[in-house]
Amino acid sequence: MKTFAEFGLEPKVLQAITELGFEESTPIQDKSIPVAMTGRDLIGQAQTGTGKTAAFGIPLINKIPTSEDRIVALIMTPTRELAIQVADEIGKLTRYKGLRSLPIYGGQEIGRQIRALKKRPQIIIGTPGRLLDHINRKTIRLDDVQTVVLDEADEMLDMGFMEDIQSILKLVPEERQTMLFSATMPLNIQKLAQQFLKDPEHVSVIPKQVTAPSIEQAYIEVHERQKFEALSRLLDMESPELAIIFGRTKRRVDELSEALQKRGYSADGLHGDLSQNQRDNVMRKFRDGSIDVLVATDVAARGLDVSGVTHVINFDLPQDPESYVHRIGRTGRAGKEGTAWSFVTPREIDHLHFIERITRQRMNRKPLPSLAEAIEGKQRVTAERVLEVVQNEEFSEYKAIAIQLLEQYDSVHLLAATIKLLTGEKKDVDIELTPEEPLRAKKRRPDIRSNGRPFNRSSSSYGGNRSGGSGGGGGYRGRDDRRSSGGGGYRGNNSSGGSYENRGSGGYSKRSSSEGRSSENRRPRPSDDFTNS
Ligand SMILES: Nc1ncnc2c1ncn2[C@@H]1O[C@H](COP(=O)(O)OP(=O)(O)OP(=O)(O)O)[C@@H](O)[C@H]1O
Ligand SMILES: [Mg+2]
Repeated sequence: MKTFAEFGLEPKVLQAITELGFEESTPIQDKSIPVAMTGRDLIGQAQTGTGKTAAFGIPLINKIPTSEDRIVALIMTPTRELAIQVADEIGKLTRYKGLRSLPIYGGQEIGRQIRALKKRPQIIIGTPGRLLDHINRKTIRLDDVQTVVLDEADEMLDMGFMEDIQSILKLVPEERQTMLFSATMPLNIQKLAQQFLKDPEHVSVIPKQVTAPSIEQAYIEVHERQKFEALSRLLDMESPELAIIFGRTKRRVDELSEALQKRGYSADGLHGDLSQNQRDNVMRKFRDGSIDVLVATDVAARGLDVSGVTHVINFDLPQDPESYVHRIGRTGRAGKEGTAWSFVTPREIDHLHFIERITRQRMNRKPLPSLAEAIEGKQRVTAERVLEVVQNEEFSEYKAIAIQLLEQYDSVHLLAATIKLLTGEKKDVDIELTPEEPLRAKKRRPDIRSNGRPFNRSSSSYGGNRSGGSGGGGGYRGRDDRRSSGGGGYRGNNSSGGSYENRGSGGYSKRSSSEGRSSENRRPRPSDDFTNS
């Protein structure tokens, strides 16, 4: 691990990094930044939450001269939320250098984006559909782009963006630097990389398991109809600081977030059918803590970085192991602890084992939390709240009544009654969710993992297997950098139908974007009912 000063970055970039509180580089940054600074193409792979954004963001920002007034860097992300988040981080990194960066994504009023483009940003962070829309309108020109980054490239392909990405990349000058980053590297990336990257350096930090070791993983076997009860008990027992609950479909997310609200939890839902305003609102509330449970489809599975997410709950198991890795990677980020729970119906046990095999990580089987555990959990939280007031707040105005009450009643009685009152009974409302079909177990496609190794190699210029991360430091615990064939390159066959928002089936894509519908001359995507980007 290095300090950032050792990379020979511009002082203003360094200053911004310091301000962000980054003390040491993470292993993927350690390896990527020097390579990227030489201008070489790069394929970067590292676990979720290990700082890939800065790994490409820092060298990208470093090389752009402040005097530049053309679009010289383009970052593509699969979802709108991710575009906003990456733009935010890039914005922070360029604070002192004073570069201009702009997120460009579907759902936002295009006129507003056009006005912002007139301020001549040097860095554009966008989702492919809307980018193409601007390109067609000639409001964005890519003739001067020198650096392209594909973040979560595999996801963009799964979402049906292959053609869009190809069209975009063909418009970027050949003499450019292209960087591709992801936590997992399935094979379809290979095709894209071969087509668009020149002699890329593979930079990977892949431990034996693809999931971060800071995430504790558990599952509970439940029947479909018990799931909601299990969830509310689990939430009560664990009392997460912030939790993300993944549901399989948009309907599921709607029903579940509504049900949680009815039961008194501070929850809201996020999926691709909501308006961009609604999506932004929900994310803002979740980021600032005014809701503490985010219920989402896989639209929130990728790349999202919200600090304080202590729990990820798979209310429905994800379709494939890759999605599992990304979902649970929303917790346990930047070396913090996190817990991931998955609900598994009896018929899905095989599917769970399949996920375990591919991720090379066992999940601990846990019993359904009992009512007693749930109540105890809630009481504990209330007691903590009371103690917090005792220790940190002024309450002398309440003392007179306390003394009065204590003259008549026993203190234990009084306190117990107060805690009962504060804990609040769960509102007794009937909850009924539309059941989801169980996922069927899948066979692993043998060609994928056995051959899917090229992206897992450490780059030869680093001596092949140089360890950059074992032990971890600076808040990044227990990462590991062994070369492994188990890092990625998997993709489950998709056997289930239904209106999944999240996964394309096998090779074809079910996901697409509704952005850019306004542009007449675009071909419709395979399915237009997804609005992820
Ligand atoms: N060197 C560093 N030191 C401390 N924190 C860091 C460092 N680099 C990045 N971070 C923080 O770590 C968090 C995760 O970073 P980031 O979102 O880039 O992860 P990622 O590897 O892209 O994850 P994912 O695979 O989920 O997209 C962010 O909050 C980021 O600010
Ligand atoms: Mg990321």
